[in-house]
Amino acid sequence: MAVRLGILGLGTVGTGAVQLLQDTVGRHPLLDEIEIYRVGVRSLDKPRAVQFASGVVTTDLDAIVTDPEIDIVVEVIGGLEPARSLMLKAIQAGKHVVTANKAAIARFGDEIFTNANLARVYVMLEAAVGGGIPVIQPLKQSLSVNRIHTVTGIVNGTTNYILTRMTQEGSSFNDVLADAQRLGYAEADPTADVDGLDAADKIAILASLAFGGRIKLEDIYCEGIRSVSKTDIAYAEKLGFVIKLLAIAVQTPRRGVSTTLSVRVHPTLVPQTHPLASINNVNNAILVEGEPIGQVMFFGPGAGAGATASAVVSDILNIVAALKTEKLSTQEHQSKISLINPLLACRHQDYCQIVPNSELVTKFYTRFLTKDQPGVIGKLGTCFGNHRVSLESIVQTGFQAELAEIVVVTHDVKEGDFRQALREIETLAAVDSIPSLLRVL
Ligand SMILES: NC(=O)C1=CN([C@@H]2O[C@H](COP(=O)(O)OP(=O)(O)OC[C@H]3O[C@@H](n4cnc5c(N)ncnc54)[C@H](OP(=O)(O)O)[C@@H]3O)[C@@H](O)[C@H]2O)C=CC1
Ligand SMILES: N[C@@H](CC=O)C(=O)O
Ligand code: NA
Repeated sequence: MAVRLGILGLGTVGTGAVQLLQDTVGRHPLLDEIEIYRVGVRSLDKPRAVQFASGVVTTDLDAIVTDPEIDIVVEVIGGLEPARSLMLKAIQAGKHVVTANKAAIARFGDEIFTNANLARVYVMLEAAVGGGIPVIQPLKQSLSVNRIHTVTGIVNGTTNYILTRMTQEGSSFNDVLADAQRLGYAEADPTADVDGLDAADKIAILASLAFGGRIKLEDIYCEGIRSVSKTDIAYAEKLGFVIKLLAIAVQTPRRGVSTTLSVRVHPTLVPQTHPLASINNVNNAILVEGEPIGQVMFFGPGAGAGATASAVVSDILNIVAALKTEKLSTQEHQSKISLINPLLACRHQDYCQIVPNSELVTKFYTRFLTKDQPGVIGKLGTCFGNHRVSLESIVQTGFQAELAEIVVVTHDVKEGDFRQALREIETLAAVDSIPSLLRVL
């Protein structure tokens, strides 16, 4: 008997998943044991790229998640509500869930996974981070014996696409954003992409899997790419860097506290020789560092219909395989399984402790506009020295109107010390403004 799907949503990802499920030749044979039983949408009148038998498509999503004929609910409507309630109803009705919804999982993961574990159903989310790149399952399974200490990722396809085109073509931010929307990379509201919120949701999920505890979104420092200017992209290049929106989760030793993490999202100057520097366009990459494995990097398309569908359907297949194994052992048809496979499930209960950004140790790039007077560079150096900020380089790079442009790159410094130095610098009569401040990897 086929395993029956109720798919919620037939947009970019839903359509990609259906296309894959309707074209199974040359793919895994288990795909032929899956039936698309119901598809839930908002509007029945929209033209669709895929066809179904009559009665399959409906606007009654509640009926799908409670339908006793359905084994697996695939949530690809996105957003917080009704996605959260529909996933919870499906779980309560004993259905397994596959979702691409990082926003809902990052906020309601606690509630969703607790309910799923009680109901003995799986909630699978490979598509939620890195689109088509397998990264969730490797963290749950293949890397789970490692002690992971750092996860650094380019995890938002839209912003990586925008920054790549701004860097390579000097294109304007708004033109490139419109292209990312047209190509189906951006969220329904692209603010989540551009302001780093989507990347924050994703690093919360990755950090939770890598470090074995839940993460509160409000503990994540989050800065998007709106402030990244063509000027800084050009200076970064001259200094041997590229600017990328990085999501970083790193274990930080802290006196008296066993394990603390720094979890943050911000535009970052990445050395041109670093493996993440060459990740361009809609591609994502996640660099995982741990013991004993060392460094592992996952790379591939982070958004788009086909890539994301690959992850969604592979999650469906994992559940189908688990159901089939269970059926073979019990010889009876049931969608509910008696034992949860701990390498497929999410099991975390406790929250990780996150360090405030003031304690973060990192390098900074800062651009100053100052009066063109002798001794300004010396004054900046003195202020930094007063606050224990040691400098890697300080150069006058040119002029903007009457003002001199000075670019500073620090060594590793405590962010709190660096901010204090900037406050002192702002009081200097020779300093006009500080147009940019970016962290350096
Ligand atoms: N696009 C991408 O590349 C990726 C997306 N994701 C995630 O996948 C999910 C889906 O994204 P995407 O496919 O791009 O989104 P789209 O906006 O393209 O599609 C959303 C679909 O859900 C339906 N829908 C939305 N709200 C409701 C509702 N209240 N009731 C019924 N149907 C509803 C829409 O119906 P209708 O068609 O009738 O309007 C549409 O079919 C999101 O969580 C997103 O973050 C994850 C990785 C990559
Ligand atoms: N909007 C997201 C889609 C995938 O998660 C992105 O651009 O990465
Ligand atoms: Na993925």
